[in-house]
Amino acid sequence: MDVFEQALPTQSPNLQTVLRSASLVAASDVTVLLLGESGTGKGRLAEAIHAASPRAAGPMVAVNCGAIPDSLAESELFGHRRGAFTGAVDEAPGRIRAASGGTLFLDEVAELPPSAQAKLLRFLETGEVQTVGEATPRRADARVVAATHRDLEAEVAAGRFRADLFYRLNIVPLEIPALRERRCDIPGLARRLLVELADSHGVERPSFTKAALLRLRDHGWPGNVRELRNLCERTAILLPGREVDASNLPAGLAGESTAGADAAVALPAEGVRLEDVEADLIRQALARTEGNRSRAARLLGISRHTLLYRLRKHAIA
Ligand SMILES: Nc1ncnc2c1ncn2[C@@H]1O[C@H](COP(=O)(O)OP(=O)(O)OP(=O)(O)O)[C@@H](O)[C@H]1O
Repeated sequence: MDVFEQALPTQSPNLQTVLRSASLVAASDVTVLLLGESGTGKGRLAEAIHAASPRAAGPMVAVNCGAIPDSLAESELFGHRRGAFTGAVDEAPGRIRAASGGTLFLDEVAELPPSAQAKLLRFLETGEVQTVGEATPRRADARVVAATHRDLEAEVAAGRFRADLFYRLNIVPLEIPALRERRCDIPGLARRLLVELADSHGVERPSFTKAALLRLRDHGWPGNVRELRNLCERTAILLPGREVDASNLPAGLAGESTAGADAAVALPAEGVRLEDVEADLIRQALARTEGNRSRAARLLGISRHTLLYRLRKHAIA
C-alpha cells in the first residue's frame, strides 16, 4: 500500500484517480492546489504529497491562513526584522523560509489578505521572500501545496482573490470528493475510525451493527470525514465495548439527507425558544470547526461579523 492509499483509503474511482495524480505530482516541485469541502482530508493529502516527495527529509510547515489575523499575515509568512513594527521584539524568519528544503502547506489560502497575496505571488514566481522591514529580498526554497474549500474562481470574480495568483496556484488542481459523493467508503471508514479511536482512548472497542452502518452511509455528512471521525470518537467513549445499533446514533443522522448544514438541523420540540436553538446551533458549529469562527460562520451561512455579534449576544465564549 503506498502512502496515498494509506492516507485516504478509498474504493471510489474518482478519489483513486485523484490519488494517482497526487503520486505523480509528488515527485516534482510543482505547486499543487487541493480543493474540496471542509473535512474531506486535504490536510492528509498534503502530508502524503510531502512524504512521497524528494523533500520528505525536509520540514513540512503547515499554515492555516484563515487563523492568522490579517494584520499579522505578512510577518507570519514572510518574517520580520527586529523592530519592524510595534511588538516585533525579535527577528522572525517567517514560515516560508522555515519550510526551506521542504514543503509549505498553505491551508485556507483564499483567506489571505490582498497584501499577502501579492507577496505570495512574487515568491512563487521568483523564489524571493520580502521580509517585513527589510529592503533586500531573501531566497527560500519551499515547495507550495495550497488548499481551500472555496470556489477560487468565484473568489476571483468577486474581486477577493487575485486572478494572477489563482492561475499560478491552479497549475495542478486536485479535488477530493465530498464524503456523500463516495458513500461506498463510509462503512469501511466508520469501522476503521471506531477501532482506531477506541484504541487511542484506551477503551474497549465498540462495533457498529449493519443497520448502523447503513444509517451512516445514508447521512449527508456536511462536515465530511471530520464529522464522521468526531461521531466515532464520541461513540468509542460513550459506548465502549458495545454493539452500536442505528437507534444508538444521534437523532440528527436519521434518514436520507443530501446536502449542506441543513442535515444537522432538527425541528425543535414545542416550548423551545428560537434564541436557545440559535445559541445551540452556534455552539455545534464551533464544536464542528474546533473553535474556528470564520469556518463556523460559513457553516451557519452568516458572515463572521454576524457570528461575532451573536456570540456576544448569547455570551458564548
Ligand atoms: N480518509 C481518512 N481516514 C481517516 N481520517 C481522515 C480521513 N480523511 C480525513 N480524516 C480526518 O478528518 C479530519 C479532517 O481532515 P483534514 O484536516 O485533512 O481535512 P481538510 O479537508 O484539510 O479540512 P479543512 O478544510 O477544514 O482544513 C482529520 O482529523 C483527519 O485526520
